[in-house]
Amino acid sequence: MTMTPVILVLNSGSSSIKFTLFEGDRPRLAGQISGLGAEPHIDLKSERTGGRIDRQLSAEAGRTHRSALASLIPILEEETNGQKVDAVGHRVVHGGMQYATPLQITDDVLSDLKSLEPLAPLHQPHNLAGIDAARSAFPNAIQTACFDTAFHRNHPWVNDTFALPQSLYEEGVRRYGFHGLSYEYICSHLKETGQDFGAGKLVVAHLGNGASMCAIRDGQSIGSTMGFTALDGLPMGTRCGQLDPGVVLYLMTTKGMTPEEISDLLYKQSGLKGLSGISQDMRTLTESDDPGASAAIDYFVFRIRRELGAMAAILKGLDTVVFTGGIGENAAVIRSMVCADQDWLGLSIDEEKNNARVEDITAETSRVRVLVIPTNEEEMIRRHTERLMRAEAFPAGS
Ligand SMILES: Nc1ncnc2c1ncn2[C@@H]1O[C@H](COP(=O)(O)OP(=O)(O)O)[C@@H](O)[C@H]1O
Ligand SMILES: CC(=O)OP(=O)(O)O
Ligand SMILES: [Mg+2]
Repeated sequence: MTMTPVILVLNSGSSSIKFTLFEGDRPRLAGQISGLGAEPHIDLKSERTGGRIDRQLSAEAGRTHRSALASLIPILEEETNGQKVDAVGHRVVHGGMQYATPLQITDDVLSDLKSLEPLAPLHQPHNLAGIDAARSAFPNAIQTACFDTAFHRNHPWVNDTFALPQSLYEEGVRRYGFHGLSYEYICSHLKETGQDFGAGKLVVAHLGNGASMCAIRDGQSIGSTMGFTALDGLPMGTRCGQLDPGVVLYLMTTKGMTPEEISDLLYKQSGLKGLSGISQDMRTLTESDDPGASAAIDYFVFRIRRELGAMAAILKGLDTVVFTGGIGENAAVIRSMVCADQDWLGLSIDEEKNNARVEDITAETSRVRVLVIPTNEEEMIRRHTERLMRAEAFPAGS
């Protein structure tokens, strides 16, 4: 293993591919391709050229994750200028029952992960397309998978199960929870900045295009809003969030909808997009005075407040609330609505700080700390990948 490894991190999301090329722990090039399948756009910052690229991607290149990756590879090759990429670290949303720690990808691992595609249709196929593309482009690099589900795998059983016959639990029908790399990053940030109060009772709200919340005690996930798939819990850009399963039965039996139609409805036509009838994008909604936009925002905030109360109850108290993800980090108005009239919980924020892009937005009178922390899933994947590279170069006992 070289002293300063070059690690490429790929985070293929539902409508975007985020990427960072690290030399050691230094990000040399970072960016994202967003709006895939709609209005594809690439935005990246390179240390080498000191420049920023911010442009539309051709419709053809931006049609699928695979074509977008194909157009990204030459940019990455130019950046590395012949220098070897030692490893490529991938975010993989679903690890299922089998995978609870980051690992090196083999053909067997890939085929296991492929079998989980139906459980994360907006993510897993794109994660695996990223792995395929990176294996062809960087055939000599170690490829690693880091799982969104891993952080939650020590959930107490009561948060892991549904009230279904136990045989289904044994088969893997469980509440896995997602956004684990983000939660892990937030916990490590709190620790590194000396804000970890040891026996902390922490709720993290990861509010992005995908959104979930996690109750964390002593650094361990003890409850999450997402379940078997990344559909459950909070409403999202286009996903419905928590839903009475009776609705699905109604759609099948009374409306005669097919599984594909129901899947399209729940994953792609619901959430903020379905409720507002305008957009899945929270920025658009906060800037709109259409009643559909405020209805979608009201429901989003209502669900977050409800989960916050539930999580405080299972934590038996609350010390810290962290907002993260694209909405959590940027939408002061949403934070303000979530935190309004929460004095009963001992929580209130300072509106001036809330609008000032600072980390700590706690009001002076508040017992519970409220923080805004930009997440960094890519950095977490880098750390895991570097650890795996070291383990390969220096196996235990060697
Ligand atoms: N200033 C802002 N105000 C409101 N929402 C914002 C703002 N900036 C970004 N967002 C929202 O963040 C969301 C994307 O978050 P992100 O965490 O990047 O998503 P992903 O789940 O794709 O990783 C979008 O809904 C976007 O509108
Ligand atoms: C799991 C999930 O919802 O991921 P994302 O936020 O990237 O859509
Ligand atoms: Mg995300």
